Amino acid sequence: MKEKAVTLLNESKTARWIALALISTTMFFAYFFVDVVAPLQSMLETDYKWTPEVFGMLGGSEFFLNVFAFFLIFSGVILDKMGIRFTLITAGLTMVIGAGLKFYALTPGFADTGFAAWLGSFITWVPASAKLAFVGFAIFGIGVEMAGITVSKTIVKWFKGKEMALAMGLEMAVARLGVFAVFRLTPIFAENGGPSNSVLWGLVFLCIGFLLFLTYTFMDAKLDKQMGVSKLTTSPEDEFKLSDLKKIFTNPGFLAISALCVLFYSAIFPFQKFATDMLASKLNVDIKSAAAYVSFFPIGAMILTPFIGYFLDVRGKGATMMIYGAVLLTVSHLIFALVPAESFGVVTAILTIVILGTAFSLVPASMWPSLPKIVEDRYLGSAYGAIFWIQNIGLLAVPILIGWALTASNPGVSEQIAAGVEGVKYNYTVPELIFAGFGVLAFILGFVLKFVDKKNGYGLELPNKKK
Ligand SMILES: C[C@H](N)C(=O)N[C@@H](CCCCN)C(=O)O
Repeated sequence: MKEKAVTLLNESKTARWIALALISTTMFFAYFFVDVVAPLQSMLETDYKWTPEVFGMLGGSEFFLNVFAFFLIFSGVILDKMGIRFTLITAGLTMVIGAGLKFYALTPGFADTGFAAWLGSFITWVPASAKLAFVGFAIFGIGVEMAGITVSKTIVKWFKGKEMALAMGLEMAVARLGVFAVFRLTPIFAENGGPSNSVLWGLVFLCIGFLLFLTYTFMDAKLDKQMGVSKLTTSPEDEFKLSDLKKIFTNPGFLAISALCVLFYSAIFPFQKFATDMLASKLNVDIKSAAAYVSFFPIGAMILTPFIGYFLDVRGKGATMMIYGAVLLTVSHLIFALVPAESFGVVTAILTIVILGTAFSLVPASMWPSLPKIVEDRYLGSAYGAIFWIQNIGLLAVPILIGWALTASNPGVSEQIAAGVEGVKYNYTVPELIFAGFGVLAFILGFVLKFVDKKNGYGLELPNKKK
């Protein structure tokens, strides 16, 4: 008897783009929540007595448990051991719980409790609301990074051999749109109810995101059923083993791409936190205008990333793209560092942001689809977890390094600003040179990656799409 051939769900274009839309929309909400209070620094200072230092610590708390308690390594192992559905639901719930705690920290209901009084009784320069918000944001951080690695593995599952880089590029583009949206919407929400209202909206969005993840799991279950994936059909050699972690950390391709990743992202995300103040001081404009220029950055990356992804699918050249990205990263930071303020106008600022935005498209678009070519599928989740963990160390440490470099290279400036002296500004030359230094190292690492690719035949320069 002739066996009926089953058309897998991921062979259907409609099904795989629907799967992508479901998980990407959740990442939109997740990235929205990451920066939900970013534009509200002054409101938090007035309403909740959060100093700029306290505000800065909030950013670091997102990575704290992932880095120091190795949660990102655990998340990768959980993903490989328990599968995509379990990990997506866990990540979604963790984000909602963490966000809920952060919202509660900003409500009068918490401020009136004995718990708040106790939290406020030690390290008194950090208000109780901030302490609880740190805990909430650290829990959210576990969820959002877990979601990030699971979404990457999910895209590989549906798109490998097809439009993989385009799909990853589109997912990142949707996430970047979340960053843009937060800068537009959060101030409006805060005008009608303060920062807690913005966080509440972020929480509501995350609940919707959780439901989208849940909806996706039905598609995932159907695909697994068609593929015949079950505990019975997975042979022991296909299963993830803890010893695979050693394979990941001794894989030369993984080490090269992780080093490139931490260097590249250390010159991107921490820069984003300082960019508004840097441009305001260099262009001698107010914070609002400077923020408007900076908002071109995620939007530029959002528009370009899918196109670069498409190019990588049909033409390849992933490792070369990462080298070009590192060059543009270095050039843009050198312009910020070395062009004197007198010759640095709005046009130069926007052009430089566009160059940086292009780098921010080239490297992520080629880096994330490269990992499945370097490591085996059965420990791909752990590899994504490990690379995120290494990257998170940089994202935690570099803002502290930059803050220290800024203070050290501008003696007396913070004291004058605190004393309310008008017209005093920081000079960002040293921090910008540090960012440019990361770019140079990333450029060198790009060549190392190209060399190990040639030696080990990973195929990083080959197209993703099978003809
Ligand atoms: C911050 C986070 N760990 C990260 O690296 N995000 C990347 C995207 C990673 C791939 C997501 N599926 C980014 O460029 O935003």
